[in-house]
Amino acid sequence: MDFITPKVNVTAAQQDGLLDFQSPFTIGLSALVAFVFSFLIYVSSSPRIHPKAPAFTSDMTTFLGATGFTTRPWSFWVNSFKESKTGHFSFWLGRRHIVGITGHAARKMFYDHPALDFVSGAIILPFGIHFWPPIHDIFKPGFHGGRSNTFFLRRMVDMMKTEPLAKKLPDLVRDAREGSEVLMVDNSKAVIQPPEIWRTVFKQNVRLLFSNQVADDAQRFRRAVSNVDTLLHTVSHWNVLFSWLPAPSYIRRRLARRELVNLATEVVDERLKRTNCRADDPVQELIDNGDKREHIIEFFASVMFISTTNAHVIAGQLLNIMAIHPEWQEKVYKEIKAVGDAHSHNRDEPLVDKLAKIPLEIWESTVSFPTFDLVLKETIRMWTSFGVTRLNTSSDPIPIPGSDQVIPGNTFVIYNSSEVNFSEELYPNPTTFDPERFTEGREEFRKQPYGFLGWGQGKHPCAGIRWAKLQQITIVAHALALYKWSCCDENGGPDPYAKHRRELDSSKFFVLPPMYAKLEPRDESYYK
Ligand code: HEM
Repeated sequence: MDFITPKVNVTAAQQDGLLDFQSPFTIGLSALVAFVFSFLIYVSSSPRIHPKAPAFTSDMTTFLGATGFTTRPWSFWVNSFKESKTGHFSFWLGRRHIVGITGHAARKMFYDHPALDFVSGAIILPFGIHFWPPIHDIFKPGFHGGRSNTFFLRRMVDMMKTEPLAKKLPDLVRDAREGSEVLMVDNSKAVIQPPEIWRTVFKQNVRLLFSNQVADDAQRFRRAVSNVDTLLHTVSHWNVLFSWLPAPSYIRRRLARRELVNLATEVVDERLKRTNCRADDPVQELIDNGDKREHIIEFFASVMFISTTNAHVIAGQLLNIMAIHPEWQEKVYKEIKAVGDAHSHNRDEPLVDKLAKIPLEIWESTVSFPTFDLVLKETIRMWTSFGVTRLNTSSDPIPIPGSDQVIPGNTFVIYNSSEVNFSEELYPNPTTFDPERFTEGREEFRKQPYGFLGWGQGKHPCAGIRWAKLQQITIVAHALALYKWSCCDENGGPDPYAKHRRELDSSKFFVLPPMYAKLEPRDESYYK
């Protein structure tokens, strides 16, 4: 058989086989180059955007978009704001178009507009568990009337009504006490990091909103702690830019989330099988309601994280602040002691024992702990300063008040609450810890609508506020009843640089700056 050999010019390199287009190496290399090239074309070809969307900030990186949005949230915000003619601006996160708004009129619209959804907005945050699309049905409105209109909110709010709270109060108070007791097992461990208290916050949340069978089961509780820890403290910046990218932090978070679902499934299924005896906890309540198994599991897997997110930061910071500001610590301590003494018939018993006798209405009364209330407000003001996100779930553009610009349909919008929380006008000397700014006659934050954002505002204020306040006072009351707190370095020596620092440009919001506190038992005899 004759073959016709094509005439080709063979170079020396080809003869050596270096440019052999058939080799697996060359094919692989070409595929990689083609992939990278197509990827770059893909990410740099911007989708069409609404002509009235705010102009783009220049504080972005080629191909990636606004990396500063999560890695240096406040300076990114300030740069973009300064550059903008209207105060509002656009930016890219990968190929997602995002609108940033500033100023009080736009802020009010942001918090009040019914089409701006809270849960869908959270998918562009670098932490979290369940907000990966598709959004689960339990977070969709229409389940109920009023503000708590989703399955998730309705069920959660029911668990914080007076009856369940009063019934569980003794156990929740015991958690607060044990959580403080373990901070100092003996005098050799007198130096702690205040954020360690987060396990107590979490235990109380598990007890109130899930089950004693997890809170009191050491092995299950450890599992829950470890996975919620991963979700709260593993930050995935890359996924904010490219939601599909399997970055290691993203994989860790997905696995942690799956473990929480497994845990919830185990507990719920055990209960469904058990027909002869009823437990008295939220798992049983949801089963007795006739709620769908899948909804119940999703609820518990999610509520463990959601209830702990802000609460664990605030509890750690409150204790840190108590250590740094002895004058405020003593005022709060006196209040706690006065309330404890008033509810005990035995004036000689330790204050922690007296605290167990305080009824729910006294813990919750605004007149019981007025100084603590000021301290809590000021702590929250400083520590709820971050990028707040929403998604315009309608296809219609939403006009931005005071401008001719819009938030286009199906577009994410962001407001950075540091603009309010650290405003010189609303909070003079905003970096100074000054609870008195909330006393009558001052209250400078009232100069603007929605001048206090510590519990959110408008359509999506904090749904856990009742329990959150009760939780924080029970934890601080026990921490101060047992110990005098002072700040120190990691060896327990004096720390001349100790200062309450809120780093607005931190790339890891829930990973708190290192801080140490020294504990000194208030009542030595109690430890003998
Ligand atoms: C001191 C502790 C807490 C603080 C400072 C706090 C603060 C906030 C803030 C500022 C928002 C609004 C966020 C936004 O506008 O995007 C919010 C929303 C929310 N909080 Fe809290 N929170 C705390 C504790 C809790 C607890 C313990 C729970 C649950 C038991 C909870 C459940 C929620 C829920 C479900 C929402 C969203 C409401 C909705 O979807 O409409 N929070 N919280």
